[in-house]
Amino acid sequence: MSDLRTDALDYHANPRPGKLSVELTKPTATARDLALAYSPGVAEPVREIAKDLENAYKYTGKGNLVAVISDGTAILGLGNLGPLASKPVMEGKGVLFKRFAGVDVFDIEVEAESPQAFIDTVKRISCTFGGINLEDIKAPECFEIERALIEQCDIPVFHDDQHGTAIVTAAAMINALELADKVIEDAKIVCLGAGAAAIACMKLLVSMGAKAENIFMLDRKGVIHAGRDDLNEYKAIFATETDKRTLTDALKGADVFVGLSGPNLLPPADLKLMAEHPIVFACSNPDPEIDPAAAHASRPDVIMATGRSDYPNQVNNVLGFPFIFRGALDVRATAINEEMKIAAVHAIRELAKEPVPEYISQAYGGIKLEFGREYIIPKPMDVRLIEKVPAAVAQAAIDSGVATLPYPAHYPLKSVEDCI
Ligand SMILES: O=C([O-])CC(=O)C(=O)O
Ligand SMILES: [Mg+2]
Repeated sequence: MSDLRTDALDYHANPRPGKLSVELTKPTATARDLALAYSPGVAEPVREIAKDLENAYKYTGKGNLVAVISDGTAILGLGNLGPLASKPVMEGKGVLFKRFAGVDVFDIEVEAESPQAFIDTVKRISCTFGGINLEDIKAPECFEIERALIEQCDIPVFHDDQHGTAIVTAAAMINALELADKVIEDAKIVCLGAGAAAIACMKLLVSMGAKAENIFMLDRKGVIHAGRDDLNEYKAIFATETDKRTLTDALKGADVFVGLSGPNLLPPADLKLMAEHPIVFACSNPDPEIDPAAAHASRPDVIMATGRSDYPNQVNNVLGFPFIFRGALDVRATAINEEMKIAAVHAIRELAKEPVPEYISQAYGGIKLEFGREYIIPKPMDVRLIEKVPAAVAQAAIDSGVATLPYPAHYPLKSVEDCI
């Protein structure tokens, strides 16, 4: 572990600080080039945009530019560490957007004294961008922030920790349930955590068939049940009539554990209480609710996933947000709606069942990858994600009426180089 710490700090510091930079896309070698790029030539697109704001998509980088914005109040599973401390994560999201889907990113860390101040800040800069990815903002404030910005902005606004995580979790969950020979309608689900990701994941699972009365959600005080009077409106949706109070109570006979909370909160001994072929998604980042080795030791029949790239079954929103925005930007969607999210779930889920090309196995140390307990969800390195997910999202945007451009002529994308 200390190796990882040193390597990670060295990676971020050297040879130059940070992980990405701005690049030029036009020639700048001659005086003529500069006269076009800047004064006096730059006045021409200025006039065109002033006449018709849509021209910003034609003459600037707006259409391929996403703002990754945080206030640092819920950085990964690390907590409220302030906006500047969130910058490595936001730059990291920029790396993933660019690397996997060719999307340019400005990361923006906001010092906001209130949700309203944050909303106002984002609203005022939103015209710069083709889309807004909200990141690592704590619940419950994130719900109000997202709602207000969706209402006030005419570009897609997407809270990644809610919807990106929910989409990828749902895709992996449907496949895991299938492998465990269970159906979502009957699954007893324990969700440890009641923050942004947890609430969004459970809502999406319900919209895909899970029964709200089969879901036991826990916050720091234990099971969220109908007798509690300390619940905000977002948690209250999941209050069940039950006498279960603790994680141990909830896990008895449960089919599924979803952890979106913090490190090492699931005791290995408690896994023994779960039903046959338990599904355990320990998705707290960077450290899961249970160490996978400990989980397997406690339950050899477990189907296990984490949020990390160094274990099998990485249930992480990296499989979602780059490709979802790619599709949304390419049809200039005005929103990322439920139809687009569900299209993404199915595109990701179905890809896991396709034979895995050799280069992906190679990128993961030569292990054989085949749909099964150790491979329920595609790997981020899989270039077929850029073929399947943006296409499904773009089509769903068109079908649901939020696209303002037709289906892209250059689709399906075969690689990140195909992005225009
Ligand atoms: O960054 C990640 O790996 C996933 C994520 O959004 C989070 O944990 O907040
Ligand atoms: Mg996040």
